[in-house]
Amino acid sequence: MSAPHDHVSTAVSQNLSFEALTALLEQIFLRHGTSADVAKTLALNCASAERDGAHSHGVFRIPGYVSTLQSGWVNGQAVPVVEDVASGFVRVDAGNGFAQPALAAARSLLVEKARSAGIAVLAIRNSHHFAALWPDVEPFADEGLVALSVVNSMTCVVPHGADRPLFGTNPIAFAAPRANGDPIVFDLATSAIAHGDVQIAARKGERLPAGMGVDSLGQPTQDPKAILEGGALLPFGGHKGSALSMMVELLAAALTGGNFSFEFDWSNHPGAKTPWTGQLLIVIDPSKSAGQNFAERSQELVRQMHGVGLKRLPGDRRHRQRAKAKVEGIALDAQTLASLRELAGL
Ligand SMILES: NC(=O)C1=CN([C@@H]2O[C@H](COP(=O)(O)OP(=O)(O)OC[C@H]3O[C@@H](n4cnc5c(N)ncnc54)[C@H](OP(=O)(O)O)[C@@H]3O)[C@@H](O)[C@H]2O)C=CC1
Ligand SMILES: O=C(O)C1=NCCCC1
Repeated sequence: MSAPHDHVSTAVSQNLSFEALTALLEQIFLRHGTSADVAKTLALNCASAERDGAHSHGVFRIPGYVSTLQSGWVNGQAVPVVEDVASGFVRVDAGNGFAQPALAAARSLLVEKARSAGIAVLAIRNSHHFAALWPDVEPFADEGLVALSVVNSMTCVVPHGADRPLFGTNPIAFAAPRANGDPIVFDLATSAIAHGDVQIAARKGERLPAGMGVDSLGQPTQDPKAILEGGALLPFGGHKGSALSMMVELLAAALTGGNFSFEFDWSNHPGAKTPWTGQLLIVIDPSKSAGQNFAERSQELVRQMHGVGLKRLPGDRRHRQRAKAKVEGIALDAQTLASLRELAGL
């Protein structure tokens, strides 16, 4: 059976409402052994990514989730254990489950602490993150809070100045409230390109822009297959992205008690796809700061950015896609939809 989005041509597509796609994905997760709570959380996350046009972490990931669950690499029934360790610090042992249910379990305590102390940290360990990171931070900004999150992944990025991969693609996501507008959100891999986008390019037979990765001999290549088959990715921005990636390893793994990207061994679980690492979230209540209204200040910054000619803010593309999906539904080609239905047992 082919994977969702594992197609080159865009055959006839069908539009699904967000609710219908979420329900279909929930059924897939349930059928492959997750608890009802986990299925709901992951389905919402994955459908949100597809709706917002974040294709590298939308339904494209479903076969990876399924093979991971089937291999026994991740516990789809895990019940996260939340530990209230200090006035501004919450720890969660995800129990070898997915990171998003662990975040959901700790969320209300985290917000309560951020509102009372002004800042709170959530350290998730023993967890698997296979998704886009912006869904983890954006809801905090919707509640007037500032949020920053990092997660590490699997070894596939050569640190700047090194000759072999060590870091993961290690994304950083940030969200801040804004008066009279969508929150300011960015979410970026610290590699020159996300691993998911390399896989998608390889399937489509497309070449990558220069500077994304190297082949198995360490030579620059624009061939995504050469990167995937023994090659590696490069950090974005040379030593700067490399330093940020190192920071993500420290915050998401060393600080949480999770695995570094290079530390886990999934060789006993053929089919396992999800990195078994850690995630850190920092939430700040801006009402505790210097007295000026933070959301108004954000809006002023955006106004000035537009004033100097900026047309696109990070997040604008997603919000445009979201608005379009609300009217038209989420377009899935026939082959993708058929494979999702098959995975759901329909
Ligand atoms: N779970 C994991 O371990 C990992 C997950 N990922 C995920 O992969 C996804 C893709 O990452 P990546 O490829 O780096 O993301 P992109 O390079 O596509 O985008 C990075 C950010 O920059 C914004 N942006 C892009 N182009 C412009 C532009 N021209 N002007 C202004 N803003 C712009 C995007 O906004 P917009 O979204 O609106 O385009 C986004 O916020 C992320 O969601 C990330 O979390 C990556 C690595 C590992
Ligand atoms: O696209 C990426 O890079 C990753 N996404 C999900 C987790 C592994 C890395």
